[in-house]
Formats: sequence, structure tokens, C-alpha cells
Amino acid sequence: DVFHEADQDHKCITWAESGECAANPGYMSRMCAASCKAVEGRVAPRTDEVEQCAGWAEGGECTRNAGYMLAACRTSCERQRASAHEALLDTDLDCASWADEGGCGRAAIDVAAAAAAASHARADGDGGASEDARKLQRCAGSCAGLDLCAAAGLRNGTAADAAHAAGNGADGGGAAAAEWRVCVDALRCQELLDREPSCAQRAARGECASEPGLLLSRCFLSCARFALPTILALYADASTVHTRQSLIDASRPAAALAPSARVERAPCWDETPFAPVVSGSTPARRTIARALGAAALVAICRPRGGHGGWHGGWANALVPSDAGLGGARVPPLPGTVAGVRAHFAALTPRVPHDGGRLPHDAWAVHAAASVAHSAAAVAARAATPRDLSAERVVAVLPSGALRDADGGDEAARAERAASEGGRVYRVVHLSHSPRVRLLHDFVSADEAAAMLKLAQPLFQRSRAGGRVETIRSSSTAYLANNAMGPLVRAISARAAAATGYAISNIEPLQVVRYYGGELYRPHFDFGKACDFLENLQMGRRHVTMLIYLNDVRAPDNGTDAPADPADGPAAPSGLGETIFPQLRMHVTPRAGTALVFNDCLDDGGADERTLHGGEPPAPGAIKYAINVWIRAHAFQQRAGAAAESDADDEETAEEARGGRRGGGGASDDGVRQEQPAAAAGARATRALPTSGGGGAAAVKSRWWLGGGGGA
Ligand SMILES: O=C(O)CCC(=O)C(=O)O
Ligand SMILES: [Fe+2]
Repeated sequence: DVFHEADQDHKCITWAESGECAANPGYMSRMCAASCKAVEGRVAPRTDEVEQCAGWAEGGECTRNAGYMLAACRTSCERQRASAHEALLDTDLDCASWADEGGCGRAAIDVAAAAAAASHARADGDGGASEDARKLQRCAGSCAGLDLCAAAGLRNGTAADAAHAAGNGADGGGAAAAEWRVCVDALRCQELLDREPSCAQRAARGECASEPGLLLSRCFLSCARFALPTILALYADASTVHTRQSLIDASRPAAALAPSARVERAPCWDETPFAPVVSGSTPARRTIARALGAAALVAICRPRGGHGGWHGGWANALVPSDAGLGGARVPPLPGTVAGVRAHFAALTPRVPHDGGRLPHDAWAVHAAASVAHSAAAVAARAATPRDLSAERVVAVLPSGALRDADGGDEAARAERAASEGGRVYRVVHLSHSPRVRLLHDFVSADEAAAMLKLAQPLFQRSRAGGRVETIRSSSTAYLANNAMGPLVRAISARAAAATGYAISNIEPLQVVRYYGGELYRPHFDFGKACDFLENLQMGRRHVTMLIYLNDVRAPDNGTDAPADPADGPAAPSGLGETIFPQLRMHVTPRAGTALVFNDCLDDGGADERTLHGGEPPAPGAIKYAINVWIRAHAFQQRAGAAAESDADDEETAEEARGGRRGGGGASDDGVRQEQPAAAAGARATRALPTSGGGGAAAVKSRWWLGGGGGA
């Protein structure tokens, strides 16, 4: 299980080494499983993982997932480094966090001082070199990354700067900090190394933009030196939401809301470990707050204990710029963002602290992380049902229009929609943040039966990350839209209408079949921002829809009543539920119902609260569902590739040409097909800034930034 072994934060290894795995097992096992295993020496990689080591190493996992790779794939990492033409490498595990905390800068000063001292008194030896200065040699990769970003004119902004800016309603600090973060993270996607001597020349000629498939995998170091804007544009694009219309507002005519009206609502699941951000300063959050005359917009989740009451109430709280809470509805809170944050921090247990993030606990604060203009934000607030159990009835018409269908009785509504070729379904909001909904009656019994008939001859072992993995033991039938006719098209169109995405963004539908005992372990569906090629081709997954096609038969042996979620994970019920471990939520399959959730935050970042999996049906039972995944951009299938079944061969062939990395460590599932090189180039030309400004000439402040033979 690749995903389970992955760290979610590059500071994991530092935390793990300082004993946090034992001190904070909940948080650490969720965020830092790899590093905890590595530190505890418990990694015993399975054979199939070891076989994938080379691909993972090539794909940058030695940097991104140092904790796991050190334990499981050390040889591959070392081999790749040894064969590089030129490389700037980290050899310590904690380089990224050391660099983030200012180590490179301190070391540079030390080096300069030592050099000055040495020129005066050569007898000093290396007595003048501090630990930081020695560390610099072992963290060349991380330090070079920071220098490249600085040389491109970006400013190092810290979490503290961002909090300060938020508190003052200032705009600059947060945006600069975010740009800096994008740059640093993007350069950590892969190791800074060139595999060939020609890399510098080719990168300087602009091939990182015109031929990203080849150059980014072979020549990441030279691309970072000569085409940093290309890398940043690819990375930033993957972290941007391109469609604003939200399912949460599906009960309103789409036109009632401005395109930018998608608002991330307050978190409502109590004890949701959603890493709330209070101090983080996004322009959107400040825009909303300012439009409402406040210094900050936060939301308070309050749990209600007791059986059946484990989703709490919530309220928005506007923190006014002057002291006190003014008209805010939530009593006694300090009047500043910093005060609110301190207040809640004091209520939380000790966990590894990550910038402005607070751990979840009985109380939590969450700034409204939204992309919205003020008027639209207000409209969306009004449009969003506050009652989690509220149901809306929506008619989706063949034109893609959505219509409030609340009036009249159910039969009349259905008939009216059907007469126009549409369908009426009921929307139940399970969670506002992240958005998780059920769309009851999304497909009819006849449609479900017809889909199963189409799928039956096509089942083959499901894949995850483009290959067979033990984390996913089901079977999948790939249904190509064009080959499958009107039913598949109709369901795709309905999914597009319901989510507000273009039908072209929907991946070809897949029917998934779980026999008794088969499962899909918890994973994420969004791809990684570092998957440059896949993101260039079609973007990350933004929305997951799972349309259940049957009711899973309950096990005969009469299992216990569902446990109180507060008791922690229960044994599988045998009902094939879809579980959300972080939301403590499980959804029981029901024929015709679609489960829908947004994989990404409104600012485009991956939403880790969407961790989810499919529990196994009981022995003898079967679960069928349709996988509908919706991409940020139009889905593109490699020319001539009929179905997923080809993907592995293609990947291997492509890897051999150096066009694509292994994809190991991938947390997503499903289709990973290749783009035609020409299409990638064309899109890159259209969408990306060319290398240049702030580029090669500027990037020469330190020895490792020299342009080789390329300039
Ligand atoms: O089968 C389920 O309940 C979950 C399926 C899933 O997560 C997926 O296919 O990505
Ligand atoms: Fe999934």
C-alpha cells in the first residue's frame, strides 16, 4: 500500500526522530506513517514495493518521501544519484525542514565568515566551520531550491508574516508567502539532478517548456535553473480550481450565483481533524472579511457528545477589527485573529505544529478558506442549507440546467423532469467542509441494470496509480464514452450537470465490482501537484462521484448495531460501506444513490480530509458502483489507447524513453494514460510562460546555481 506509507508533510521525519510518533500517535500515524515506520525500524517492504523502487526513485520520491524511501528503497535512491550527470542532493533526511527554518542562510554566513577567517589565519583549519556550515554540504538540494526561488525574485515569507498580515488586514505578506511556498514545494517535486550532459543546453534552448515530458524527467536541475517559470506554472496550475460552480448550490439555478461564488463552508463535523487555519492569510478570506466589515472570518465547530449527536453545530464568527466581538454570534472570544488562535491553541493537545495550523480537538477554528468575491460570498451563504439533514430536490435537464424541483408532489416532479428527458434526484448534504453529498435516485433501477449488463464482460482487476496494487482488490470494467452509447453518455452528462464541470472533464466511466472480502483501502483521489505530466495533460481530480448500483446484502450472521463513531474505527460491517476515516463518516451503498465529494479545497489545494476507502462486502455478497472522476481540465486519452488495460505497457515503454516517471507513491487511482508529445507541447506553449524573466542570468548567486554549459 503505497499511500499508507507516504508522509503527508516533509517535516515528518524530523518529528518522528524527536519522538512524536509515540507522543502523538493519532496525528503522526495519519500524517507521517512512513517516517514513523522508518524511525521505528519496522519497515519490511513487500516484494512488489521493492520492484517499484527504481520507478519511485526516478519519480522524485527519494526527496518527497524520504522517510519511506530511506527504509525501503535506499539502493535505488543511491543508484540514481550515482548515475546522475550533475546533481544537487540532500543527504540528510531533515534537510527540507532545516532549510525552511533558515539553516541555509545561517550556514552561508558561517561559510563566508570561515572563509574570511581562513584568509587571515590559515592555521585555523576547519575549526571555523560550524555545524550549520557542514550541514550546508549535506543539504545542497534544499538550499539550492531556496536560492533558485530567491534568485527568481520571490520573497521568503514565513507563517508568522502571513499571520501578521492577516491580523492587519494587509495583503502583501500572505500572497508573497504563498508564492514562495509554491516555488519551494515545486522544486522539491523531484531531485535536482540532470541525467545527461546535454541537459543544460536543452533547457537553455527552451525545451523544458516545449518538451516537458522529456526534459522534466531527465533534466530537472537544468529546468530549475533555466526554466523555473515553466515548473512553477505547471505546479501552480495543479493547485488551482478552474470551475467555481458548486454542487452545494445545486438547488439554485446556476445563474443565480456568480461564477466565483463557490464558498468553502464552515466545517461541521466535530472532531474532524481538519487542520484549521486561523492565521493563514489568503486574499479571498480577507476580501470576504473586509466586505463584511471584519478583520477575519472564522467558523466555530462545537461537538455535541452523545450517541447520534456526533456532528456538531457550527456558527460563523466575524472577528471585528476593533477589540471585542461586536455583532458576532459566538460569545467570548478574543478580538483579534492572534487572540482567537491562541485561545484555541490552548485548548488543543500538543501535536507537531505546522506553521499556522492548529490540530483539531473538541473545539476548532477554521477560517473560511474560500475563493469568492464579497457579494457572491454573501449570496452563497444565503443559499447554503445550514441544516445538515436538509434535503433539496433537484431536476437536472438534458441541457445541463439544474432546477429547483421542490414544488408539487414527488411523482409530478419526476414526471415533469422525465418529460424533458431529465431526472429528479434528492440532495442530502452530509458535510459542508469538505463537501460530501448523497444524490438519491441519481440513476434508475433500469439504468443500473443496463450499466451492469454493459460492464459484465469487461471486468478485469482494478488498478491504483496505473497498476495492480494490493490496496485495491476489486475488478473494474472500463467504459469508453464513445464506444458505449447513449446510457453512458447520459450518466456522464448528468454527473457534469450536477457538479458544474464540463462533460469533457469527466474520465471515462468505470464500473467497479467488489466480491466478498475485496476492498479499496483508504486513499486519496486527487493526484499530486508534482505529477507534472498528468497535470499538464488533464489536471488533477477535483470531484469524485461513486454511484452505487445495488444494495449490498447484509451478512447473515447478524452483526452488531453500528458502533458509536466516537469509539473509533469499528470492524467492517460487511455492507461494503464507503468510509471517510478522518471525517468519521461511513456511507452505506444504496442502489441508485450517488456519493459525491470535492477532492480539493476551493483554493485548489488537495483536501486531505477526503481520505476514503471502500470496505469489503461480506463473503458471498457483491457491491457494484460506477466510478466517476472529474478532472480540472478536459480528460485526454492517449491517441490509440482504447482502455486502461494498455496503460501499464505504455507507461513502461514511455519510461524507457524517459518520458515519464514511475508513478510510484501515487495516491490516486485509475487512469494514467500518456499524452501524445505533440499535445503536451502545444498545451505547454499555450498555457505556460516561457523561461526567461528572472531566469538564467539572475540565477547565479551561489556556486551551485551556475548554469553549466548552457548559458
Ligand atoms: O468503493 C468504495 O466505496 C470507494 C471507491 C473509491 O474510493 C474509488 O474507487 O476511488
Ligand atoms: Fe477513491
